Amino acid sequence: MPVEEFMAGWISGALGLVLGHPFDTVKLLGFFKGMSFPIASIAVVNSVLFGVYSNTLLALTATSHQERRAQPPSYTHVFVAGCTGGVLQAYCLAPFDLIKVRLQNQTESRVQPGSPQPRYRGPVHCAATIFQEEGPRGLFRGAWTLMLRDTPTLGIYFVTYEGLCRQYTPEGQNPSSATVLVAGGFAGIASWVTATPLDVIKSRMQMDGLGPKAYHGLLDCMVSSFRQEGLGVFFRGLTINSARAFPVNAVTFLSYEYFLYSWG
Ligand SMILES: CN(C)C(=N)NCCC[C@H](N)C(=O)O
Repeated sequence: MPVEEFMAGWISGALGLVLGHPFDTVKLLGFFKGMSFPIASIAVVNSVLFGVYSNTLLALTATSHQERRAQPPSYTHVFVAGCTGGVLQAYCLAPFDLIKVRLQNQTESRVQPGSPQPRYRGPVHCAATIFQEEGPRGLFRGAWTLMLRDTPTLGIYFVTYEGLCRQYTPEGQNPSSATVLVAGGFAGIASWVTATPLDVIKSRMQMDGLGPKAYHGLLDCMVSSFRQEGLGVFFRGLTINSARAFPVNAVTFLSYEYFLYSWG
């Protein structure tokens, strides 16, 4: 199994993350001032995503990354490979994402005056507390919703990227850096626009482990959120997700292509 894609995915995920950090800091009200937790999580997850994507395409089309410009895979293959990467990345992401959501919500409630001391002292303490109080399965709370969110949206992510690259690149050639930046940026936006409704629901399900249960599953969470807050609830965070997605994914794809090209 070729491993360069995993390594390129790891480094490019970390670089994209550095760029997206100001947006994440705004989103999380300054809680994640340190970079080690996001780097440990996003870079690993990105490595799984790109590594699995490329190796699935290799299995489906018998072409390596370098051969795919001359023999481009069909969009169906790109979509299937993206979805496969999405399933596995969601599984790896689940515990990290849960910790992020729990810390984010505790930071929001801390802003109110007179609120009690935070429950979690940081990412490691948060993981240990969830493990003790909710068991190992507690760390995977919301994982199904995460998979539902990431499977089709990662398919859309790679199809958008490939489609835009092919549109603006002469046949058989490598896309220019400008094309990769724009295609990567729009791929990120397309994936977040489609992911945001389930992203909102996923975060609510992940918070549901604390205190009495508010929802009886995914569908119930969707229906009661819609009844209480209207359709707009499914688009909460869309603007900041999209604004963050463009630079993060432009840099992620540019560095990914660059590393594979120079190693290759
Ligand atoms: C759930 N969605 C929409 C995605 N995972 N999209 C792919 C972009 C990944 C990138 N690390 C980012 O955070 O934008």
